[in-house]
Amino acid sequence: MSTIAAFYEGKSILITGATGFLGKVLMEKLFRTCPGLKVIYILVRPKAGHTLQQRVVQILNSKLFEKVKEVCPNVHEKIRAIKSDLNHSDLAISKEDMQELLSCTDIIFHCAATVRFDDHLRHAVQLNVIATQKLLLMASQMPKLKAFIHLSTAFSNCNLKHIDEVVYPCPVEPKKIIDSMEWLDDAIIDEITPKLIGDWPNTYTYSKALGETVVHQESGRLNTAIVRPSIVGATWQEPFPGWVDNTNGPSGLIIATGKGFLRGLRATPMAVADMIPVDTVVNLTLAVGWYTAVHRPKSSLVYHCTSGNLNPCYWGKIGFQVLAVFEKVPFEKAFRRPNAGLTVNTITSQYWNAINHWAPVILYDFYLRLTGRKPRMTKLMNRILKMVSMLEYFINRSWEWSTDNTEMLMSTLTPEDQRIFNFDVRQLNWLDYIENYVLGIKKYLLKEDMAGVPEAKQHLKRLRNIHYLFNTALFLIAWRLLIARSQVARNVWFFICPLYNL
Ligand SMILES: CCCCCCCCCCCCCCCCCCCCCCCCCC(=O)SCCNC(=O)CCNC(=O)[C@H](O)C(C)(C)COP(=O)(O)OP(=O)(O)OC[C@H]1O[C@@H](n2cnc3c(N)ncnc32)[C@H](O)[C@@H]1OP(=O)(O)O
Ligand SMILES: NC(=O)C1=CN([C@@H]2O[C@H](COP(=O)(O)OP(=O)(O)OC[C@H]3O[C@@H](n4cnc5c(N)ncnc54)[C@H](OP(=O)(O)O)[C@@H]3O)[C@@H](O)[C@H]2O)C=CC1
Repeated sequence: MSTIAAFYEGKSILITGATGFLGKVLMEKLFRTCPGLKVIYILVRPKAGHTLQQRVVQILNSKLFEKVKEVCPNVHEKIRAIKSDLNHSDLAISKEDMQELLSCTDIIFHCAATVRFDDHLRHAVQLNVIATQKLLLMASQMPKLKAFIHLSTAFSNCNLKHIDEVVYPCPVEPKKIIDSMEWLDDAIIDEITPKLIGDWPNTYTYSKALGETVVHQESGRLNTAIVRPSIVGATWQEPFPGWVDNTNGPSGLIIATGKGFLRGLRATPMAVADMIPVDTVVNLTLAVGWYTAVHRPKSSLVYHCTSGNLNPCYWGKIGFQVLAVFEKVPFEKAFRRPNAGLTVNTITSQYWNAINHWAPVILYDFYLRLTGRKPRMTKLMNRILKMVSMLEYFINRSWEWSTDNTEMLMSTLTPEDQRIFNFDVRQLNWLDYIENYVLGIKKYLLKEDMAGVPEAKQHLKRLRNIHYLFNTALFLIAWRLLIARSQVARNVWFFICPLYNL
């Protein structure tokens, strides 16, 4: 039997962020490979008119959990949803629930976070720092607790080029930032945010760095570990390839390209695309949970879950492969044919924005207005270009992450655990992975049926013909204007087209 699976037998596990992308895959893997676990407590808030129970049912009814229901038919009995809002000062957990959590929890996986790059600093600090601090306080009152595993990001130190598996000191103590958030009003926080975050590109990465410091400060009293994944993408293998359920990171850009909106990116083709499949992150996280609880390392360890130093891939290669998949399996109802390029040149990128991004949507919205419909494309393009501008920082740089702790952990696992909880990215074939990723976006995110592929291809053919027609018309108009104004142009025209004179 797997040592790691055996460790989780009979354990009560607390997961925050279980309704998120990573949290769902973490729960799925736990139930599928460790069906003997006692209970998974998840901290959930009611959202978008859905109660806690409805949210849990939604997760269990998703395709992701199909295999789990075969292996662990009583899975619904093993999930205990606890009402909580991490934005609240006391996490909004009822007294009874708190009592149960304090007395029963064996392991905590803290995944909840705001991952928005443009979040207000107050909110980012509230969720990524203060809530982490509150959870640590809770954890310190849990007599049975064996490990507290904190999900951070490999980009928490993206202001450095080479990043080791250590917690770097923050320029300002988290406590000072937390205190100041209490009495500063939003307008002042807005004003000082650029100064506070310094050379971090956004409030997300900055607040995650602060969050790590808070965890590190507690590491003397608690058995903690930090996992730092890079850009988390769709599943590689488990429970099936290509599963993804949100538009964060590459997924949003892949959709925008496949639907024909995004035609160019300011990106460095030879910059390392440090992506990591979500199931790889989950496997490492579970192995870290086991190792931290059983081996109790003297100091709190940080684990990099990155691909760049072991199996690098580059944005240019990814871009080519994404476009190649669209040739075979296009998305439905594309606005234009998917065709995009990468450039490092700002002027080229601005030209692309004007000609390839804004001009077509403005024209199309004009057409919608003329036909009495509501224009919507300019708004969508605004959103896409905002997303692109937020991601540009990450697609024009390369980082080096050391992975000594992660490799040490891999060598500690039994061959069976290395297979079941595989986080060896050297085995990843990037071209296959990207193909499955794009297909996964089509199937699980856009909910498009593969039976619609012939029609989607037909639609692209029509778009190509419209494109040719449009270009020909444009050329003829330009040429007509030119020969009306220029003698040289008229001479060329008479020379190549003598019949015109008859
Ligand atoms: C050589 C030549 C080759 C040529 C070929 C070239 C080919 C080219 C091929 C191209 C592909 C290959 C390159 C890939 C590069 C990827 C780079 C990734 C880097 C990632 C680095 C990450 C590092 C750190 C990792 C981490 O550590 S953390 C995780 C990362 N965190 C994030 O990625 C959050 C980012 N995002 C936000 O920060 C917010 O999103 C914000 C942006 C502010 C907007 O914000 P806002 O405008 O308010 O809009 P939303 O609220 O987001 O959206 C409102 C509503 O629109 C929905 N919608 C949003 N988009 C889309 C969309 N496209 N399509 C459909 N719907 C969408 C959304 O579902 C929501 O719907 P609803 O829920 O309301 O129903
Ligand atoms: N995705 C990525 O590319 C990467 C992610 N990470 C880290 O991994 C972790 C998980 O990220 P990911 O799954 O992608 O993020 P998601 O945005 O998909 O999930 C975030 C989770 O946090 C929960 N949450 C947010 N606010 C609150 C709140 N106030 N109270 C209770 N729960 C809340 C969300 O709940 P709800 O459903 O109610 O909104 C959701 O379950 C994060 O710590 C992130 O920093 C690190 C590197 C890359």
